[in-house]
Amino acid sequence: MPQTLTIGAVLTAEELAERLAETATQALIDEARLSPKPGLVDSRSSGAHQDLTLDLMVRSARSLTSTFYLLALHSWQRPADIALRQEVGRLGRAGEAQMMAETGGVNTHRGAIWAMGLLVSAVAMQPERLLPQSIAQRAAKIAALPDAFSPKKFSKGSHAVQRYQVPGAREEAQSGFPHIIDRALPQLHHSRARGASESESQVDALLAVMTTLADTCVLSRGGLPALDAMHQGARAVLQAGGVSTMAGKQLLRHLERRMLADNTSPGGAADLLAATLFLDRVSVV
Ligand SMILES: CC(C)(COP(=O)(O)OP(=O)(O)OC[C@H]1O[C@@H](n2cnc3c(N)ncnc32)[C@H](O)[C@@H]1O)[C@@H](O)C(=O)NCCC(=O)NCCS
Ligand SMILES: Nc1ncnc2c1ncn2[C@@H]1O[C@H](COP(=O)(O)OP(=O)(O)OP(=O)(O)O)[C@@H](O)[C@H]1O
Repeated sequence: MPQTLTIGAVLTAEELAERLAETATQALIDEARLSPKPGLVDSRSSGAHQDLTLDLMVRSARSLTSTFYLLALHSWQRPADIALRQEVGRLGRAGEAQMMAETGGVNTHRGAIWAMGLLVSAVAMQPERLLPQSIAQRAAKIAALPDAFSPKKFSKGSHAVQRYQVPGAREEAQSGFPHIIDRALPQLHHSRARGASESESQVDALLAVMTTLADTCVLSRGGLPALDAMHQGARAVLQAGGVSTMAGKQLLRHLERRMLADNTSPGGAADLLAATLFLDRVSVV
């Protein structure tokens, strides 16, 4: 079973921040190593990516520990207001710059900093209220507030959101991470309960996100046909009983071939899986 972090009332702000930063970093590393993931970097290969490797993903994740630490420390027992939104935005952008310095300018974890950063902050705001749904709701409140210092620069994600009129990373957070709360976490628990191994359960959770997410990484590279293929392929695996079954394994290979042929990778779904592992480990249910 995965390690669970139980946060008692006795932790100082620094102790909590340290534990949250370690848990968030480990969740990113576990996501990167988890195999087999279609199109994504995993322990087998770089998937559909030319500029990413597992080693780079792991180094990038480790470079973010100090960012998560500061996010937790500065969010400790604070309400969701504009001052906190601006602080979180400043720390998130500094973390992104640190990540880019570590990777030589390659985007390894931009989406992950956004989702995980908000959730780390949300835990520290009220460390005694740790149900996944209440953490996600607090994160949503911060995400919905305006950040006057946010640079209005072009990104592939925002371009896809406008072109295809879909919700992207920003909207997923603002609506309380429905793909984590309603899809990934229930699937993770369901697959474990059915006797799937821990890594099979995590792949099933990734697939649950992939059944409906408007992943702007997939849209940017492959458009609507590639996104449809991902949704249908992920559904087929889960309908067959998930990746612990022979039929599920075969359908996953089929989905992987299709995504590699389309040159697509579900980077948004991967970010949400890492955030799911984080919530699973910090929550006291
Ligand atoms: C909101 C973010 C993700 C920017 O989004 P944008 O629409 O500009 O797209 P961008 O291409 O930069 O990033 C999108 C990333 O999100 C992930 N993603 C893609 N689709 C989705 C989706 N539907 N749901 C969730 N995540 C997704 C992918 O990994 C992708 O790489 C974020 O980078 C941002 O605004 N950061 C500013 C710093 C900040 O405020 N930080 C606070 C929290 S620490
Ligand atoms: N295991 C993983 N493999 C690949 N991407 C991942 C993984 N985990 C998370 N991601 C997310 O996917 C995003 C990278 O996607 P992508 O490579 O499509 O972005 P890009 O560099 O902006 O675009 P492109 O590579 O199409 O030029 C990152 O923001 C990261 O958060």
